Amino acid sequence: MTLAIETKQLTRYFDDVHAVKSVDLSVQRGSLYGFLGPNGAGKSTTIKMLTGILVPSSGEISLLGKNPWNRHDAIEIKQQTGVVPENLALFDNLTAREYLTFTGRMYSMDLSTIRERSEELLNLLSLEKVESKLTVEYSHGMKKKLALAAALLPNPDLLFLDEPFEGVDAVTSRVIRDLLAIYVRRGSTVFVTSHVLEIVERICTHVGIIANGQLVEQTSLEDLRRGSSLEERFLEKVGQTDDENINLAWLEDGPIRAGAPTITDVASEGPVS
Ligand SMILES: Nc1ncnc2c1ncn2[C@@H]1O[C@H](COP(=O)(O)OP(=O)(O)OP(=O)(O)O)[C@@H](O)[C@H]1O
Repeated sequence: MTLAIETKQLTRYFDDVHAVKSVDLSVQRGSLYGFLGPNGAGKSTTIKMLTGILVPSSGEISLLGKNPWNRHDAIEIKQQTGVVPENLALFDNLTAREYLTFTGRMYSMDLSTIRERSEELLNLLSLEKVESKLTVEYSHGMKKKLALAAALLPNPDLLFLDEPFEGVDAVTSRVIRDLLAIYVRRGSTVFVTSHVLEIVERICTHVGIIANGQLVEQTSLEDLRRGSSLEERFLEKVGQTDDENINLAWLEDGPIRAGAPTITDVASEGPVS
């Protein structure tokens, strides 16, 4: 088994917050790995350490067999990876075309290949009509699509996507899903975080679940589900079950409590003098 991503005891503190706790990830090449967890579980912190944005407090990382924190390997790894980060990190004052050209040049691509692939990606992601607008004028979903186009442009071996489905419409979500399926079919690897369990269930081959900074599950989707839905298994693993009581009496009572005047009562009283 060859691994695209491997971490050993990966750990990150923010002062006294222990955000990621000794995480051992094993992501096989050619897999579509869904990295799941509740809000604040440590997903983005992990992805930032994997993609060179945050320095780990301790532990080891291997990407495509190399160490991204080794200066010698880092550039080679960056050439082979594409990233859609949490904050998208676009440049406000560039158009989509300019941004893709900038990205392509950063990957040392020639201009005619950049032009050809940009054309295809902008069309596929329905951005062709806004390609000459500045990205500052884009909606959140449009920015997300452009960030994905930029990540795919250099045709990398490994893709990191932090919440790619958040804020995109149903048509685009379908296009992204199909794109990722083609991408892994040819042997490349995707590491994706998402809160949309229905999509994860549909596209991922493997799943890792992080809760409170700890990796509580890592297996194939098939093994995890076994006769149950991903949502049920996820809730079990992160320690939340249906039994937890939601006790908000005022919400259950509705906006008008018994005995309180209704709008019709108030209207029949006539105008206030
Ligand atoms: N820059 C930072 N400074 C201090 N604490 C941070 C910082 N970034 C993250 N944290 C903390 O680390 C923990 C993990 O946060 P992280 O953003 O990795 O969670 P997440 O799983 O991506 O959450 P979400 O699903 O809400 O995006 C949280 O307790 C968060 O408050």
